[in-house]
Amino acid sequence: MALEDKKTFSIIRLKSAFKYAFQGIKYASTVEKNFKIHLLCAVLVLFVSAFLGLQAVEWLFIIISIFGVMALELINSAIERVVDLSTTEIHPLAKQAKDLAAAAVLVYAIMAVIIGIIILGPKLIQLIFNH
Ligand SMILES: Nc1ncnc2c1ncn2[C@@H]1O[C@H](COP(=O)(O)OP(=O)(O)OP(=O)(O)O)[C@@H](O)[C@H]1O
Repeated sequence: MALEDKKTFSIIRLKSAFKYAFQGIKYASTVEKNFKIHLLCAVLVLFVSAFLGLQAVEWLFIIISIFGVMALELINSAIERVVDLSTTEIHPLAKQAKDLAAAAVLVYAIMAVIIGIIILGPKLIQLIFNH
């Protein structure tokens, strides 16, 4: 294969990869209840953060928290589907796989809430009590 063909080929593959990834996001944001809740919380936190005015490092923590929770939620949904595809039977390993994936989201979400409280908490308290 010529270099030009290889380049075109990889650009097409990259485009397809993006297309499928966006299909996944579209699917999750229309079908997955938990992902919709995370999305709503993310928008809310972004609005509150913008309103309160954060420093660059604070924005970094907020953005890492938001995108981390959503990425883990997407992986959790993918694992749920793979498990359901692998067995329709009740199986302890199926339960462990789903519960462990859900636990990963929970652990990260707890961290995100703690970060939110540390960064937004004092600013919100100041806003409420200085008025
Ligand atoms: N094949 C299975 N064998 C054993 N336990 C399972 C199986 N499928 C699901 N479970 C368990 O049943 C409970 C509910 O699982 P379910 O697949 O409905 O997901 P969920 O946690 O309700 O998530 P969601 O509502 O996001 O789909 C979980 O504790 C899960 O581990």
